[in-house]
Amino acid sequence: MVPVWDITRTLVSPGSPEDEALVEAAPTVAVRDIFRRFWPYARPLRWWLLVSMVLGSVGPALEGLGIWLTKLLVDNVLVPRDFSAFAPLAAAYLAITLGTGILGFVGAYLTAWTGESFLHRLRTSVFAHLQTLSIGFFDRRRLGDIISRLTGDVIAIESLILSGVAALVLSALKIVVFAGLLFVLDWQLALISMAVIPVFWLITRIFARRIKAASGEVRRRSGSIATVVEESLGNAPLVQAYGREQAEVGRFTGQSLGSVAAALRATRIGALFTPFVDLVQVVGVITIVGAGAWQLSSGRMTLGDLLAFLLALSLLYGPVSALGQLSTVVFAAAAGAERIIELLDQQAEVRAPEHPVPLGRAAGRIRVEDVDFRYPGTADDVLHGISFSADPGTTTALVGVSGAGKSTLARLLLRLFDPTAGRITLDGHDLRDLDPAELRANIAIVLQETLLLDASVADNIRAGRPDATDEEIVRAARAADAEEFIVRLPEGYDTRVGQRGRLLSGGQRQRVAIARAMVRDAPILLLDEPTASLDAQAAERILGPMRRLMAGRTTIVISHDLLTAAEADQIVHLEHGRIIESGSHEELLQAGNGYAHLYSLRHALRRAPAGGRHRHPEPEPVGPPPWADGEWDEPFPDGPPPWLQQPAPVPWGSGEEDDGRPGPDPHRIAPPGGPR
Ligand SMILES: Nc1ncnc2c1ncn2[C@@H]1O[C@H](COP(=O)(O)OP(=O)(O)OP(=O)(O)O)[C@@H](O)[C@H]1O
Repeated sequence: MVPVWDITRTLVSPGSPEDEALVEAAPTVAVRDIFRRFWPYARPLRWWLLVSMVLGSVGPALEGLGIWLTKLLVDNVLVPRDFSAFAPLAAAYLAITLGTGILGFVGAYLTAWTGESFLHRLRTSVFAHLQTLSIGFFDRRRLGDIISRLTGDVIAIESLILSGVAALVLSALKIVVFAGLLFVLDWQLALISMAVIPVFWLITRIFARRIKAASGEVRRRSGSIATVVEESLGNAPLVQAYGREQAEVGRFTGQSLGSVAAALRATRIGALFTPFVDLVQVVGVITIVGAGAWQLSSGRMTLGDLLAFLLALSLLYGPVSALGQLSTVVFAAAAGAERIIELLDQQAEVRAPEHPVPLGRAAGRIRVEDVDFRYPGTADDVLHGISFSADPGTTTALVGVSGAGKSTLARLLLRLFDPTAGRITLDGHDLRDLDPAELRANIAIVLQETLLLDASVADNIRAGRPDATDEEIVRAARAADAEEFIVRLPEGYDTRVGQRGRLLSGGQRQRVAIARAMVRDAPILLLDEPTASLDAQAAERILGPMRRLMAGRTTIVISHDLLTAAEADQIVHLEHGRIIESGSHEELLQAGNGYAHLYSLRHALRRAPAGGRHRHPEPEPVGPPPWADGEWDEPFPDGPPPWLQQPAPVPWGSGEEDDGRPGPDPHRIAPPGGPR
């Protein structure tokens, strides 16, 4: 015997979610809870929803009227060959067609409007929620999947909450009306026809879970595809440099095939559901016809009664079937909703206190007190008992080999994470008692990998302080030694820098970042290996601007380059997340421990003699090295570049700033948001 049950079970299997998709499945949520969760987004639109439902039901009514007019045309015009009734009937036809068209237009527009408004509210609220989450969340999650949820899964919720509700209400209304009619016609037969309802319910229940699981898999696969796209295209230079194009295509193909399989599985389950529902429906009708024929033969019912009953029954099963179909849509959409709920349920690990201590402009006294730290979701501490303090206006260098915990400490200072034990204070206040926004307003950062937006140079500098004037931006650019290259750009300050600033060189990006930090004018400065991605010459060039930026601020500088660290007031040497020594450059050299060893190693490398291993040794710097003398920061033998001169006030728009240079006015800065 053919194992029908086994085949059916295989066909409706939702698949195993633990295979090789790149993103995890979201936890299951009941449809009732999904409604409760998302209805508030639809509540302000409820009256419009009602109007579109009314319009939706008027359309079929008008169509019914059209059918009735056809009957009148046949009975009153065609059969009696009486032309006098034709004109009013034709006018009624036209009116109905016009009415259907207008209502159809209004209904379609209204449905789209309510749907899009709902989507807009939901999407922006999910995005706003993402903005509140801590960095730890973004460290753990794959960006492609988040994008897929924000763009794809929110649409699924719309079909659940708006279209789903509308279809549900309409079908339920029809069921109540037609079921009532059945009871009026013959209550006994009506009771028999109701017997199929539990079977409908049972089938829906059996399928619902599978449809939801299969649809969840479809959504998860969509997240995996987006993840591969984001990771692969985001790292295009790496992919091409290492010839990984085919491997990446292979990775994408794997996820795409996974998506195809998941979609086919979901379709299979959905498509099996309909024949099951039809089968139950036919069994119901046959039972009624049998029971009706029996009543007819025993004279308890007329033929007219039976026909009317069957007609009303066919009207009832229509919406019942529609409700069944709707459940497949609802459960498919529920899978998307679960993925959004999972995002919305994420709580920021770093939260503002209910009553933050007002900070204003901080003096910049930092104390790190016995701090331990472990990244969320990991097993080991990466910082152990870290303590040091930094007084206002001083420079502290954090040094140590890669992985020692320097950047982690910087992240704690920015309060992107909270210490697992111990505390960090600013001007005597625990960072956890401050409003993170107010704390960060007191800190300017320059990182190893400069973060630039795809906006104009001016807007990127202005990101440091949105209310900075054009003059302040130019001043900052000059002080950061950036003006020289900015004015040579095709549109000067209005030149867009491309995604992540890729149209600028590494050194240029760093100088824009320094200008941004200058414009922020914060009392605390956090420099995370700002010269690490630059070659020796570019690194030398930004030392001068950097010193100007550091002057008078509490600076925490993370540096592999011990020559930069040597200028600091104190050096904190980390190893495996512990401070192994700290003190001034001279103290640490005298102590003759790890730092002294590392320094002599670097120093020796730096002064590698000609004729050594390198055929073209790095030339000795002209004059004393920059780290040896605070006065000396001039790498240009041909006289000081413009950024060393006091910036002369530039009368905006006067044209004086043009200096006779060809091309567009490079000093002119378009307002934020686009060129003037
Ligand atoms: N987001 C993270 N989640 C989990 N562990 C992390 C995370 N970031 C860093 N770590 C771990 O914390 C430790 C310290 O890393 P950190 O980046 O602070 O070192 P670092 O001294 O700044 O290194 P480098 O000089 O190479 O930048 C490392 O062992 C690293 O693996």
